[in-house]
Amino acid sequence: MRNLNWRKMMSGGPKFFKSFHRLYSTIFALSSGQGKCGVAVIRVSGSKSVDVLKSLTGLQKPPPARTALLKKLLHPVSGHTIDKGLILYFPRPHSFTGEDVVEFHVHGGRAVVSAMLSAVGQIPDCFPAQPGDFTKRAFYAGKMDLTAVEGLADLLSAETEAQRKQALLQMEGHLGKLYNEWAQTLVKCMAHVEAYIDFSEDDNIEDGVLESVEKKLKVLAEEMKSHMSDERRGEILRSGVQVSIVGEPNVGKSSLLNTLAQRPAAIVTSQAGTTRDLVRVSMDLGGFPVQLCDTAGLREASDEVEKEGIHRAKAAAAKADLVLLVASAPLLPKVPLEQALQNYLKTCGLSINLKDCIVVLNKSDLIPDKIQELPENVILTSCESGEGISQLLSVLQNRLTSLCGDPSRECPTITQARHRTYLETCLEYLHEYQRSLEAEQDLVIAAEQLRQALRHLGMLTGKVSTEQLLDLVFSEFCIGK
Ligand SMILES: Nc1nc2c(ncn2[C@@H]2O[C@H](COP(=O)(O)OP(=O)(O)OP(=O)(O)O)[C@@H](O)[C@H]2O)c(=O)[nH]1
Ligand SMILES: [K+]
Ligand SMILES: [Mg+2]
Repeated sequence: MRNLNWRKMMSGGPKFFKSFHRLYSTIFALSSGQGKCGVAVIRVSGSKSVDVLKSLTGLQKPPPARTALLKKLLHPVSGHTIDKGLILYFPRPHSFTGEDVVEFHVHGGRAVVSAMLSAVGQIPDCFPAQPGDFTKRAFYAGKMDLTAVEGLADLLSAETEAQRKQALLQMEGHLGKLYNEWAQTLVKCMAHVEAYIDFSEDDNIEDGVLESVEKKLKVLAEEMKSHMSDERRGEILRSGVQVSIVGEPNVGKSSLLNTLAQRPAAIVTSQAGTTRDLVRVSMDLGGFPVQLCDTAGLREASDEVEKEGIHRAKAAAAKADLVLLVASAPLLPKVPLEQALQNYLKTCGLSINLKDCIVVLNKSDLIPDKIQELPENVILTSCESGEGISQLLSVLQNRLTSLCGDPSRECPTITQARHRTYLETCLEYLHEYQRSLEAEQDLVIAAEQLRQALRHLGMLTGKVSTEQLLDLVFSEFCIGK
């Protein structure tokens, strides 16, 4: 049985029939990338897939499952050969979408691909797929939960190694599994509470039911809290670490951006106030995605354009996951370093914590005596000679590792604000349940809080409907034993 949310679809009116039709028609699309390439994959999913296969190959019956065959591919109307290519048949339910799926691997020229798409379109009830259609079918067929779908989307757009790893874990269902386990715990707790409501008066239920539920919910809430106290690591990794380069004019911020990006992305001149707009460069630093942002030099400006630049620079510093605070080593006053840097922050008009920054003392080539014994987050560099740049990169890499974390099967990370929102709401309802009990409110009302908590947990995976799970548990639940 398909796991369809009928109620939701029905409430959609005419839209429902459109989506119903779309859901049950056979869809096809070019599944590999657009443009000229070696091999293009055209995928067909739905009940007419085998018809498509027969029409294009002249085969009388479908080929063996999941076995590649080299065949001439013919246009069903003209009978002309379009190309010679591999055909693959994935009978339902063992396919990506859970439906009959057919794949054609053909030469990746534009004309071949468009002739193939037009040929498949000739078969009755076959329609071009809309974006995400194949995955939507996989979801409705129960092949993947919502978090796995998100993981797949992230995997397709992952640009660095760490992003790929995180997305793959999520696509494999490790985050969904965690949320499902929590949902199961919650369902069991609910079943106990409901049973208590229904049967406690008959004295037909064991003692301490509510106390044991309370204990389980406490453990659950603790697990959820620790999952959520993650400093947004997964979200930062998913969207890229925002690193802002800030400091006074002419200290070498743009030079540093160019050195790290290994290209002249920003204009560098000896004139103070060269940079006005934010200059952004995306890069991969040791597998971590980084958005470097160069900013206008911070000073009291009278020029209107520069003022706006400085405003944006400060906003970029406040929003950043990490700030590279750049100062000129030769201009640093001869006072204890900590004090000099605190004063520097003040002159720049920045209200950020020094500990959270990486401090870059640039133009080291211009000071005769090297500063000794710098703290771990302060690095002496020269964009001129390259001194200290590799050390800066390694400190940066360490910071990125702690900002992005290292997701694993055992500890899958929250990767989207959506996850956090539903988890927070779920936790609130759990607390609300506890408060209701303490206030000695009606247990029926308290139980409603648990139901809401479960509903929000279910929205994370899009899979569990409260009623479904309750039925399942109740059917096994033995009352009064
Ligand atoms: N000697 C020396 N000069 C440097 C170094 N880094 C940058 N410069 C020079 O310092 C001047 C200013 O460099 P920029 O990179 O434009 O400085 P900035 O901080 O971006 O300046 P604004 O955009 O005006 O705020 C340029 O002439 C650079 O060539 C360095 O490490 N050593
Ligand atoms: K400059
Ligand atoms: Mg600049």
